[in-house]
Amino acid sequence: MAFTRPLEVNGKPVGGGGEPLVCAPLVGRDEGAVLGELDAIVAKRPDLLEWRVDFFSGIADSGRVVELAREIRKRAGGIPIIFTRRSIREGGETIGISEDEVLAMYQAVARSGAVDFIDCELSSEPRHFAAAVELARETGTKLIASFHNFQKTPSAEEIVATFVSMEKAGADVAKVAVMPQGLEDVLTVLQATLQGQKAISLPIISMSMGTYGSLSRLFGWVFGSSVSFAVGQKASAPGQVPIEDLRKVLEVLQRSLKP
Ligand SMILES: O=C1C[C@@](O)(C(=O)O)C[C@@H](O)[C@@H]1O
Repeated sequence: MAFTRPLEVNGKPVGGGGEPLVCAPLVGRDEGAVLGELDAIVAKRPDLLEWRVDFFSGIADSGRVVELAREIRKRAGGIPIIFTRRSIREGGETIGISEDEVLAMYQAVARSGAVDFIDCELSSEPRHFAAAVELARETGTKLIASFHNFQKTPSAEEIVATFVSMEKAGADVAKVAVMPQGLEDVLTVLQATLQGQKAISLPIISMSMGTYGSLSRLFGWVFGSSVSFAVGQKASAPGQVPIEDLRKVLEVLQRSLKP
């Protein structure tokens, strides 16, 4: 029974079509830290890796970023890679480069062939978002449009409208991560994910963050979220659970949901 839409790389479903896909972030500050994390995480065989380049202290040097992206690719054992710069506006780290320089870095990395997905915030300046769409088409990478709110959870209608805007803007995958202020907000995200699947045809990734939100990371896929971000070595957002714990819960859920 498919609850989620597959993410594809080179026309093939990531993770062999299993669901949900488990994605582990890399958040090291330098090459040694990133590669150390990578080796530990690859051993746990997640379906996807996300390199959060805003944590990398060498971000101002595109050459260093491309070189490290290539090294990650080499050691990732074929696990597809998402390249993400999260802005401070949406909960990322402070970086010393301009938005034009971020775009140039994305272009260099995507053109190097070292990554499969690029993440771009829908709130980016329209010309930057449009350039990311074009870059994805040119390089054959897939564009994940993202939206984050670390303070609160918008209404289900607003979240669905965000998914629709992402599809209209040319994304290949639509992702929303928001903070609950109570358990109702976790339900709002699940509800918006179910509705979102009817409103758009892209794969959706959704999560509620923080302590209550961890519930959505465990069973949000049943409501249509294709990916769960889980801790390989270090979390990149509040509420992520260790891969080992996520897998235990998934095993039980998958068994109980067998027709
Ligand atoms: O967008 C997301 C989702 C996330 O914020 C989470 O809550 O798991 C973690 C980020 O690293 C990733 O880019």
